[in-house]
Formats: sequence, structure tokens, C-alpha cells
Amino acid sequence: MRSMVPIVSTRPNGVDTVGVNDAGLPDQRVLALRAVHRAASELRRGTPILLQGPEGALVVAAAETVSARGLTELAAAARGPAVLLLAPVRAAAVLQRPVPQATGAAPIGTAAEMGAVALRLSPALLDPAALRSLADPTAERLLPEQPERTAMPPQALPAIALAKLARLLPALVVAPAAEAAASRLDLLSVKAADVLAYPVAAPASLTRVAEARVPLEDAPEARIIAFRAADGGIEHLAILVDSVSPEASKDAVPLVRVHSECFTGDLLGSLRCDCGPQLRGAIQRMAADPAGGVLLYLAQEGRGIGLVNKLRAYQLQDQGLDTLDANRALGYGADERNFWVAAEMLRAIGVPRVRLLTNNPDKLAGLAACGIEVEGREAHQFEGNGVNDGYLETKARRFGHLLT
Ligand SMILES: Nc1nc2c(ncn2[C@@H]2O[C@H](COP(=O)(O)OP(=O)(O)OP(=O)(O)O)[C@@H](O)[C@H]2O)c(=O)[nH]1
Ligand SMILES: [Zn+2]
Repeated sequence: MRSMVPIVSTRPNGVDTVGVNDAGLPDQRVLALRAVHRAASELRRGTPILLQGPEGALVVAAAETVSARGLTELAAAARGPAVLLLAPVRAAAVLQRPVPQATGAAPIGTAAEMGAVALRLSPALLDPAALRSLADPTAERLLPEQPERTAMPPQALPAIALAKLARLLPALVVAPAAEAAASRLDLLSVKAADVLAYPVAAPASLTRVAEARVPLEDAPEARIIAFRAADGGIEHLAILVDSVSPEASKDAVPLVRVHSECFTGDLLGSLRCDCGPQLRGAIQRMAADPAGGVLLYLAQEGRGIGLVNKLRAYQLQDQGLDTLDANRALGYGADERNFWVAAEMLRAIGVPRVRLLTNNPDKLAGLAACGIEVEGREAHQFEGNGVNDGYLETKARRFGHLLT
């Protein structure tokens, strides 16, 4: 019998994007998302995977997590020597000199930052303990004085992209894969094209999974709606804040804040950033606004690099780098977020037009590019606290944040 039951749900605009095919199997898009998500999990566990592309397959392991067993498996699956693959920005930091792909990069993530540099691996670096300390940004002395550049393997860019999706350092041990390595060694296989498509494909599968009234100190009528993507990642939340104003208007364009998760600032009250005051301040402003508002709380910790890498970036900042250069020294772009998730959530809750609470010009442009009508911007700035003054200054000077 022909099955018409969607296994994930429909897109908020009513268009079926994820369903089952006639045989009852998940369609290609679900399979592609699943393969990428599984591959990222394998890398996090220290297991090599195979990245398939038009120029052949690459066997890939994350330098940060790969175990002795993982390296043995990688060697068994390889048909050539392994190399160390680094994002150019990371290579420049490791080598303490510029590398060609990293030059001329604009302040916010550029295509160049997605590039890669391949270094010939010294035997010492194939020692798993050495690889782990290479992942530690303060322990780069293990690299030879002048590591030899070597030819770029195929699928280098999707390999770097996969490490970033796994929220690992974009530092990989890779080798060209031998014929039939996947089946012989039971390694997970993923298509390079699916990895590259993932950041845009995953938000398209968002589905509403839970909704509840959660009275907040500053917004007694607040409701929270949780959205889950087919990638199985952490859910994103929309916090709907009704106006407490007596002249509340149902038709006016609501205030919207696109807020990326910040465990340290939002939850612990860290003084390193301005996230805590921005979060609470946004809810207060929405409740006071006649049009009310929506706060999107996105699982994009550390501007998309994850909490662990943000802590590493903090360590580098304590050594003198600013927030942007610290991201780059780890091999990440300045800002690894995209705005598809936010746009999909706004459409799902019926908010196609917004007044955006932000100082970040990229959020205005990014949301508009994803189809949301940005009617205006409302500044959302808080005084420095003595600890975050340099961070706020960097946001204004290097990220182009708008002041007032
Ligand atoms: N990588 C990195 N992330 C940081 C750092 N400080 C704060 N963050 C993260 O930055 C994100 C906060 O960004 P947003 O609140 O969206 O702020 P914004 O992009 O500066 O823009 P607006 O606040 O809207 O003006 C959170 O995910 C924080 O965890 C840092 O030094 N390094
Ligand atoms: Zn923060």
C-alpha cells in the first residue's frame, strides 16, 4: 500500500519537504542529513570515516579525537600516506607565518577560510598522544620547525567542513582511500556534496515538537515552542513574549531577537561577553513593547563553533588575541552561523516581518537573504562591565557592529 505518512513533518509553509517514498523508505534528503550527522558523530568518537567525492574517496579522522585504534584503521583503509589537513587560518597560526589561502580574508567568514592546507605528517605526529596535544592550541611545538607542504588531497574542503559540523577543531588526518575500504573495514561513508549542502539542508527539516506556557519574571504570559531538525541535533527554541502594555496591538510588527546560545553568559552570568544582559534585556523590551516580541534561542553556541571551541578561543584571548583572531587561530571563521534556522522558525510561527533587536549588520542582511522582511533595526547595546570592554570594542571595530 502506498504510504503517505510523513515521517518527519511538513514544512511550516505547508510544502512537504521530508516524507517517505513509495517503498516506505525515507527520501534522499533525510538519508543525506542522516549520513552527515552520523559521520560527524563518528569523528567525535575518534573513528575514521570515508568521504566520497567525484575525485575518489578520502579516509578522514579528526586529529583531536582519533585513537590509536582509529589510526590503525585509517592506515588499513588508506592507499597512500596520511597528511595533516588544517584550515589555512589554523595552519598560519601553527606555522607562525601567513599561508597563501589565508591572506586577504575579510573580517567575516570568507570562502578562503573554508580552504585547507595539507602538511606532511612526521611519524611523531602519528602518535595519538601527539595528535591530541596538537588539538590543544597551546601545544604546537610538536610540529616540525618547517613542516613540509604537500599536495592537497581531494575532498579537503568538505573534510574541513565536516570537522566544523562536528564542532571539532578543523584539523584532520586524511589519506586517499583504498578500493572497497568502506565495506572491508565497516567504515561509515558519506558524500562530500551532502556535507557541503548540510548547513542549508538541515534547517529546512525543522519541525515543531513541543510547546508550553512558561511564565517568566519579566514576561508572565511567555510561551516556548521547541523546534527539532532531522539531523537529530539540539533543539532550537522560540520564546513568544506577549506585550504587557495596555495598548497591545495584535497587528503591529513584533520585536524579534535572534539570540545564539551562550552557556557562559546566559546561564552563568559570565562577564566576558554581553549575552546575559542582551537576553534578559530583550525579553524585558518585548514585554514592554505594544507589539510584543519573539526571541529565537538558537543552538549556535560560540557563534557556531560550540562551547568547547569557545573555551579554547577564550584561552587564546587570554594570550592576547581578540575574539575574531582567536576563532581563526583555531581554524574557524569569525562567525560560523547561518540564518536559515531563524528564518524557518519565524515562518513556522507566522512572523514574516520583524523589527530586529541587534547591533550586528550581518543578522539584518542574513535574515533578509533568507526571506524575512526586516522592517527596521532596534539597537541592543549594553554598557561594558570592565571585563568585556575589549570584546565590545572588537565587535564594533572588526565585525562592523553598529553603535546605537
Ligand atoms: N567564538 C566566540 N563566541 C563568542 C565569544 N563571545 C561570545 N560568543 C558567542 O557569541 C554569540 C552571541 O552572539 P549574539 O548574541 O548573536 O550577538 P552578535 O552576533 O554579537 O549580535 P547582536 O548581539 O545581535 O548585536 C553566543 O553564541 C556566544 O556564545 C567569543 O569570544 N568567541
Ligand atoms: Zn556570551
